[in-house]
Amino acid sequence: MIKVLVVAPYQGLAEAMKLWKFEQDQLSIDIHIGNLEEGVKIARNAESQGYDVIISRGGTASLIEEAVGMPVVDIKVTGYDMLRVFTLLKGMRGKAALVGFPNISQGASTICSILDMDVKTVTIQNEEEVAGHLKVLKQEKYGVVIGDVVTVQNAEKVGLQGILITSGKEAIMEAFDEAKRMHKLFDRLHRHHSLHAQLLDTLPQALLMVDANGKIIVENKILKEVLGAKDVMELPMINQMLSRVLEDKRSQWSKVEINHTMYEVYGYLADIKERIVCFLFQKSYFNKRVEGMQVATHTSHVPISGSSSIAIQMEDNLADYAKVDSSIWLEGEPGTGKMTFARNLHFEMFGQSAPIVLMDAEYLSSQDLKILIENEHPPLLEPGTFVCNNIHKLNLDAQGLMLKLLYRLSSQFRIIAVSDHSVHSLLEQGLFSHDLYYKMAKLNMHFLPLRERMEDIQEFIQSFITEAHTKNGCETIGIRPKALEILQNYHWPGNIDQLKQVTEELILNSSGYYVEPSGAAKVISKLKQGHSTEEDSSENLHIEGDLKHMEKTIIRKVMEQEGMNQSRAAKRLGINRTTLWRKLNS
Ligand SMILES: Nc1ncnc2c1ncn2[C@@H]1O[C@H](COP(=O)(O)OP(=O)(O)OP(=O)(O)O)[C@@H](O)[C@H]1O
Repeated sequence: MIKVLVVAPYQGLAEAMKLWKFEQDQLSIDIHIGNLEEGVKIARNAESQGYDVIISRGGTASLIEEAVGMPVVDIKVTGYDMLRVFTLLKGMRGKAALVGFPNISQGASTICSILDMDVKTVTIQNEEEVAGHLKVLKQEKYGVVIGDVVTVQNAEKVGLQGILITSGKEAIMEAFDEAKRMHKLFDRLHRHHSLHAQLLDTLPQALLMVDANGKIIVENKILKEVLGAKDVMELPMINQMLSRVLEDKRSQWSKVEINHTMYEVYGYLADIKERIVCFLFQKSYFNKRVEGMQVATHTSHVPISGSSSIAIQMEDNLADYAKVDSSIWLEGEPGTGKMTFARNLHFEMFGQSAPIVLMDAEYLSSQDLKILIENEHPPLLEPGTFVCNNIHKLNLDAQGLMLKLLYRLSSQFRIIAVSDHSVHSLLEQGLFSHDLYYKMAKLNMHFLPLRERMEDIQEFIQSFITEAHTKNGCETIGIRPKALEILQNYHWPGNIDQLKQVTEELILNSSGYYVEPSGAAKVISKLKQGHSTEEDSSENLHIEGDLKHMEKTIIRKVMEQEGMNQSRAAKRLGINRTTLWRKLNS
């Protein structure tokens, strides 16, 4: 049985429906009287009372439809209803008019012309207009007005005779049939909907779908469990990702901590036309705090400075290697730009839409590797890049474990190994596993020291000056040729990294727009003596900017004074090497 609630805007309709309801075998019908808001009040409780369909008429039906989430059938004004009322009018004296919504007025004018009757038709768009029109009709000496319940009620108030267009048997029967059809359709849709909802609940990931305004369209059971009492739209990361996905029209990756658990979130445009974004949440594989490991959400592209043949070759390699997903081994002295290249390669392949996992083997224990290997979560929702810096520092036991980890990760990650030690000598001495090397070095790239590409120094300095402009708003705009010459004559054991630090120091110490030869000579002579200029003039240490910037300045000075040796720098700073590593990479 289909449970039907009839909300009749006027008594006569209720009576007529009572008359015909017994002919309906599939319907169980309850009838209540209520016009407009009063009718909405009655309808509001219908859903909780187990009704399947509501039947009402005209303005009341429209209001109910807006207020409830269930099917509403509008009893249409039929030609028969019109005919009846116009026939009634024939026996009456005085000028007649019809005031009604378009559904009534359009049909009425057709019937008037067929019957050759002179009835003025006034079309209204909302009920507030009725009173005004009736006053005008009264002034124009009209006597009778035909219309819906609102028209008739208002007619009485201005002293006009109102005739209601009532619904006859045909309209009522049609409404009952429509209720059956609608119920059938809704039932089918409802079954489909609950099937989809069940399906979403069986997904292993938490799922959220939102529109461009951040209105939630779907959230599955797991997401509700993950969030507990939290509102997902209050997570700032979701709103940021939503804008990024809609702007870039590209999938985005991010991570978020919810109730002390780290989740990775993958967001993509599920419906381009409707601008609906879907988010998948998965417990992060890299959730456990593993020493020397970072998962970065945002990598930015560092332009490869230099115009030497080496720099050009590097650019070409970057473009070529981004097209394949083979593992790659980057080797070269410290500070030659290996990690920068690794980050650029990741950016070239994925933009900002995928995670980059940065590991430093120097701080990685066998225990850490075991934690990762035994982690039961699947590694990632999306492909990404796995970079292991200082790979040569793994002992043989850890190398075996790393190989196991890579077997697990390599289907989803681009593997990059970074080393500042010649792996060939380690392989020859039996200190490095051949299996691990071949797993990580399908491609190979050697980074030349800065002293072998001195022609790039000028460009590097210029790019560091530009960077300092953006970061610290410094005034320096260039370097005098003589000063450059002095720098080009130094052998740069710490390579690009050292050049960058020296440039920053020169910028801080220079008072004019250009780095002068005197400043350059001073720095280089100190470097040759094995000191930094800051060492004996600590008052020169320009500690400016926010706390983070000050911290970085201090760390850099200490690193420089300790010949770029991280262990010694960490010891002097009173922090452990992992913390130093994190701070250097933040
Ligand atoms: N081509 C380049 N253009 C501009 N800056 C660069 C370039 N290559 C490296 N740098 C800068 O030089 C510094 C050192 O680079 P990077 O950390 O990539 O070297 P690395 O070889 O990985 O060093 P390490 O072996 O010590 O880890 C970074 O601050 C980086 O921004």
